[in-house]
Amino acid sequence: MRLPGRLSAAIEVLTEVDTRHRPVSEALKTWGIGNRFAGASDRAAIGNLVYDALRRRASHGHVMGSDDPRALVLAVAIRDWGEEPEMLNAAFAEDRHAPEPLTKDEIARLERGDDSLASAGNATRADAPEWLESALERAFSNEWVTQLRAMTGRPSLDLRVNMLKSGRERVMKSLKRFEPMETAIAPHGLRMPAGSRDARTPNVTSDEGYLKGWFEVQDEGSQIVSALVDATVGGQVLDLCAGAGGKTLAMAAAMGNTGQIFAYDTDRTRLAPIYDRLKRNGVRNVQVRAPGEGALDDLAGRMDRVLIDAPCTGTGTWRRRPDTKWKLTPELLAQRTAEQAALLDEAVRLVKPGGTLVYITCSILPQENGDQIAAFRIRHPEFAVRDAATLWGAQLSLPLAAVTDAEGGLILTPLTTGTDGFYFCALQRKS
Ligand SMILES: C[S@@+](CC[C@H](N)C(=O)[O-])C[C@H]1O[C@@H](n2cnc3c(N)ncnc32)[C@H](O)[C@@H]1O
Repeated sequence: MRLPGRLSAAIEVLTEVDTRHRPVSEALKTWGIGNRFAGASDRAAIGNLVYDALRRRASHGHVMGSDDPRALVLAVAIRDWGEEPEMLNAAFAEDRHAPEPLTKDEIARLERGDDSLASAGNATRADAPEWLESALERAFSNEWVTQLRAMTGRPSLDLRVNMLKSGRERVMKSLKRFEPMETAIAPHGLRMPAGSRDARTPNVTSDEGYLKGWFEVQDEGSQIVSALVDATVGGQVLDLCAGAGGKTLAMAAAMGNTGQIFAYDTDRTRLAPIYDRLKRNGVRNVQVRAPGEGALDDLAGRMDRVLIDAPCTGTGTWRRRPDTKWKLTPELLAQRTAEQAALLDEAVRLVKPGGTLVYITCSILPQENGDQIAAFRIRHPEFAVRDAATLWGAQLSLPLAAVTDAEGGLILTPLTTGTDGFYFCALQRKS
């Protein structure tokens, strides 16, 4: 397929997403099944167009005077991919799969481009939902538009080298064809920066090294917060929201397979992949606790660390899942914050005196982060916030790169740490 056909396909997929409210990944998959002639590069290019359109839906929509699928995809082609309107129209004329030619109005709007954004509101320029403006301003003060704009780019592909089975040098060598580089902050990470236009994301999970457990795919931000849990050699750790075990695996490696990690989650389906992952990674210090009444009772008052990697709105991962940015509602946010408060209270009985409760989200919203910590500390004055800069200094060689909030938590973002958005706060139980 040439670019015109790919643009038509992206318009088709976006229409499906908009009208049938389907998740993007599903709509792309369905399109691929229905159009078997399209190769892997076509599917990757179409996916890039669709995701790029959603990342900058508000600003592209403002420039075009419409955020319908055609307007968005044309805006991506010209404003993000650097195509010229006249050249595009010439290519359209020669391709029977092309969209309708660009109209005079569309060309004029695209030529005005960024100039027309000067009259747009902050939320539009930030490509963020308007109803979250005050929350985002509270999180990042007058830097919030810049912070959010940095969340409209494509994310890199990051790996964590599994030190139980391999080393950075070895993995770098095995993945040389993808030109990985060392991550700037996480000590065992590798990064493959995002490409532009129709670049394909490297398929690392079919690599021999992956199958042998030498590395896992994990955003550098997730690696950083896992390291900050400070899961020390020989300790007793409960990963209360383990899911598929991304952070469990990182902590198991940091502990060098010593001590004991208990991995728990209320959702069996989310927990299911952890068994294979533990095996592939050569992890021997993790006990998976299947959900059920009283499943954690014997751990009460015994844990050195309890990690709550809380269910959240995922606003920190908007680069990867830009459709969720526009689907988030106040009701969903309220539901998540209620779950988070309940989890924090539930964790208390499990932490031993002197032990640490670690609260992590992949959200940048204060309602899910500092507000939760402030309210928790009122309910549980026996907990004190551990100094994040000290934890950072002990685990990571670079000076503190993340933003701190009023509660003493850390906020990681694409702009400040070059990672997904994360929140981290460690609270020590005094008695
Ligand atoms: C952010 S995800 C965890 C991701 C995982 N820790 C990782 O690093 O791959 C949050 C998880 O919390 C789980 N969860 C939600 N409510 C819970 C509860 N009350 N107790 C335990 N787990 C819960 C969800 O099923 C989900 O798997």
